[in-house]
Amino acid sequence: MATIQATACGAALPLRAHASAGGIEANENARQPILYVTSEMADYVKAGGLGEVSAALPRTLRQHYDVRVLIPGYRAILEAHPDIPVVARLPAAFGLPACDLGRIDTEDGLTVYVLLCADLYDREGSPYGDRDGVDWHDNDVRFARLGLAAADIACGRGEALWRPTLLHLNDWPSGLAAAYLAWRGQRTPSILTIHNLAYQGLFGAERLSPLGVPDSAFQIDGVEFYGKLSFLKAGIFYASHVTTVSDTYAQEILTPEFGCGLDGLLRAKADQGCLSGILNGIDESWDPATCPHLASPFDADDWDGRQANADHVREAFGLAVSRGPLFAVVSRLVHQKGVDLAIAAAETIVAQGGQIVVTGRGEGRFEEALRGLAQQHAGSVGVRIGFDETEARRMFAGSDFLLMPSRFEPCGLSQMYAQRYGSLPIAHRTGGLADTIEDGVTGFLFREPSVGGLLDAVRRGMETFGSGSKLTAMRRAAMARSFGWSQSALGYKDVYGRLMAAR
Ligand SMILES: Nc1ncnc2c1ncn2[C@@H]1O[C@H](COP(=O)(O)OP(=O)(O)O[C@H]2O[C@H](CO)[C@@H](O)[C@H](O)[C@H]2O)[C@@H](O)[C@H]1O
Repeated sequence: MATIQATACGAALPLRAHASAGGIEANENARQPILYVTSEMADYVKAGGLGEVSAALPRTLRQHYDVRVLIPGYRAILEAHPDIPVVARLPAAFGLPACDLGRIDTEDGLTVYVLLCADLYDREGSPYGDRDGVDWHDNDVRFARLGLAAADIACGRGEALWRPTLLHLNDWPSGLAAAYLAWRGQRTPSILTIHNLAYQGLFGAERLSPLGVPDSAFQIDGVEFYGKLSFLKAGIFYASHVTTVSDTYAQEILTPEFGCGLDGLLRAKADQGCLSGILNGIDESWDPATCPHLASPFDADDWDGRQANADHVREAFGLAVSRGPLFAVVSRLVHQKGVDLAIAAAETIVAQGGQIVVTGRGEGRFEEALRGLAQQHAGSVGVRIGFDETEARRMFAGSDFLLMPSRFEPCGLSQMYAQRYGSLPIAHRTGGLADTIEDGVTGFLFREPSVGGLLDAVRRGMETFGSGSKLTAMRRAAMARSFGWSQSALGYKDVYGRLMAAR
């Protein structure tokens, strides 16, 4: 196993000059440099909600800070930008290879640093696995390299004249960055946002040495989790502050039921005032009056325009013409999302005159069951395995209800998209779903994540559908919710400010 590197990075290296000369102490009014570290960004590649947040939040925060993004150089990025200029070379360390740091400036002026290492990232597949959904065998090296790159940039090894005064990390893939900062004695504060506690980045203890994890850190007060190395625990343990993406989820993860084995550590963080919930937003492109993806744009005074989207969706999914309610599922097809509950409820929904459209991809067993359902109920159930942004937006705009029976939901974005587009979410009262849906006003919430609970809320939805005026009032109320990012940005600004002031 490795031992702590005697040379703390910041102390060992001659620091390069940087734009704000060390940040707050130099100029209170300068926009502080912040590095936002992520494994997904919807501009290039996304597996789910993290990609959407990573595209939107850094852009919103740029009003207040010089936020720049760090992301691995996946194939999709290299294809979109074949000639990325290299701005720095990051040295090899432990068993992690050297790599280049490239820089892209997006059309709207956001700087994205791209970690260039073809052996690790230039592959066909998702950020986390191959096309069959099998995790890459070297994900520990791939994401330890990302974490170490972030720590390297924080100590002045990145682009000349730019050195962040704070790291904003996201989920397990960047969790180790906070640990590298601590082990190297770097004082840059870090914030870790948990988008999903269930994905933890667990690896065998034999991987400690190649990743540069010191022996002394492999213990309960450190990175050890039931005999394994946990990237997420490393992030939670060493980050200066932890946030998650809704108030309710921030409370839920303190309990054994939702804590995924980390509730004790999270309670300790909460007791120290180092855990908070900041609700996600959705970006301004989610406006049904201007959305270029829709079959027909519409607003709350134009139900014909909305109906054009419903007609389109029915046709695209091979459904019969119908005046009954249309239910949509737009989701990663995984256990978390309660896909099995939606499948089990389908028979009853169809028997009561409803139709269902489903899109997404995920676990093979759910994809198979859904295909079977579509065959069994041809004309009433339509399924598309895969993900297409235009189709998804039309489904939000054309459906009457969105089914979201998630067992747990840190925040959830689809229920916000649905409300903006006038589709009423039917959702389990948990996490961000409880915080963003007003029961009986903008959607329907149920308490028990069971088929019975879901069907009870579906019944309430069907009754509302049968009463035109209530349906219209609820659609209008849902569409009036803006869910913009500005409120969230204030939450992050508050945490950033406190961390930088305490530095
Ligand atoms: N197969 C697929 N491929 C690509 N995109 C797909 C997809 N299936 C669905 N999507 C899209 O990805 C987004 C899903 O976002 P969610 O927030 O609902 O869930 P996710 O569990 O991925 O995110 C986690 O992180 C987010 C962000 O913090 C939290 O809101 C959430 O609760 C937490 O579980 C939506 O925009 C949806 O349209």
